[in-house]
Amino acid sequence: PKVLQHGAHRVGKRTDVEMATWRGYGMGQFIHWGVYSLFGGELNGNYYNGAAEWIRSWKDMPNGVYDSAYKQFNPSSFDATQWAKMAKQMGVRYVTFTTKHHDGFCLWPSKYTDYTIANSPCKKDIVKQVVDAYTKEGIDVYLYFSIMDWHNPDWRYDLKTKEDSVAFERFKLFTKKQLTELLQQYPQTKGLWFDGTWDNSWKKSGAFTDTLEQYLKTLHPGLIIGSRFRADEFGNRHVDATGVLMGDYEQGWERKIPKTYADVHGNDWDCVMTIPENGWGYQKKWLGHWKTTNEILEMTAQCVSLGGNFVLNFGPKPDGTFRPEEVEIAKEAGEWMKINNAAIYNCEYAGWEKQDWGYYTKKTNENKVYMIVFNVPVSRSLKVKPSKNTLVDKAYLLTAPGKTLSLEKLDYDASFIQLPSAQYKQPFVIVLETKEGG
Ligand SMILES: C#C[C@@H]1N[C@@H](C)[C@@H](O)[C@H]1O
Repeated sequence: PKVLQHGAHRVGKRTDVEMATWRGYGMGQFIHWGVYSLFGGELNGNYYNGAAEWIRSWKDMPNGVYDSAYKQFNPSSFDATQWAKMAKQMGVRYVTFTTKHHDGFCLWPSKYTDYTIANSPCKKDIVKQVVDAYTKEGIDVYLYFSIMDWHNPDWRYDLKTKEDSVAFERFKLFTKKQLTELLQQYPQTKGLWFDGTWDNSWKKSGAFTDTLEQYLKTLHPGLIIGSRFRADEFGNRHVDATGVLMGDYEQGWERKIPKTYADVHGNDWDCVMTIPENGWGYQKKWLGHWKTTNEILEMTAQCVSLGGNFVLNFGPKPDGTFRPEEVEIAKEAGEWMKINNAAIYNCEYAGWEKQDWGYYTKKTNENKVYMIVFNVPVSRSLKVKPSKNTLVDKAYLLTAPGKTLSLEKLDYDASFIQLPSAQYKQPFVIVLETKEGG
């Protein structure tokens, strides 16, 4: 087949230390905050039924109303240290923060547009305060950046005319300059999370996206960029024309989780998830179902058991505080993570046959497999079927290492772990010590 000029430049996972750190995070936090938060998905008592951060695109939203709203952005209770401490208590190990969403409003004082926080009543360099506060808490920071920019007159959805192409050349230069200033002003940044890259204008810019990604990685060695950024020279995104992933991890798992290990094709990946059914920016009314802490813990376990990370989104209110439901989830999840994080941090796909009771995880080069149990059967017998040439030597609750659980060998290469009678109201972890054999 034709050799691609602007397809993937690497087959397989990155093997450097920065990516190994990323791979082991387990749980992360996403934060969507900006001018859209002022509306909370509502205007004049009517609710936008899309994702709240897209409210500018609502037919009932006059552009002038949205585009002047930044003059009211004045988060009196914003305290990045409080945000970072809540995240630390929750147990997240990385955060992705919106520097500029599709509306084009910059939460840092960019030199390349007036549509920034510097010209709002707030004036603070929000991005700097978030980067500094989270870094101080030992949480790695990734910066979300939307390529699509509804505010910039040179943005184009497609390149149909000469004028389109001339304007979009200006837009690409503007984009490169903004990304350069983000990496130079916030050098603690570990990676860039790109969004708004699905339109034809960007898909027709494959060579530019390739050159830009290489420029950014030269500017900031070790930088991590997912598969949502680039297009190859044929307009393919995420996976190039030869079927190889472009980017350092698969970035397509938005509000969805792979079902099996085969679904991740041996790539690094993470899943980004909302607490309500949809909507990333603050929403005054959460429509439909919102996830409980146990659902969120199960999604975390499911992602880690399939070799990925789970990233939960929070949408701060216009005043800079979080909804009580979000604070409660962070607290409850943190209490569980504090006790059980051995089964989450630096863990990976164990390769054992999935059972109904929950998820397996393991650490590389450790003769242990973790069982994260969500569903105790009425028999209280948990079936365990190790991978080939592996035997279970001992089983015990992570919280009670001294009390061995009974292992009943079945007539094929499986065992039952008999749980003591108890009320199992919380997910819990069983440690299996393993050895070669069988
Ligand atoms: C669609 C879309 C965007 N991608 C999510 C991560 C949010 O930013 C949403 O607005």
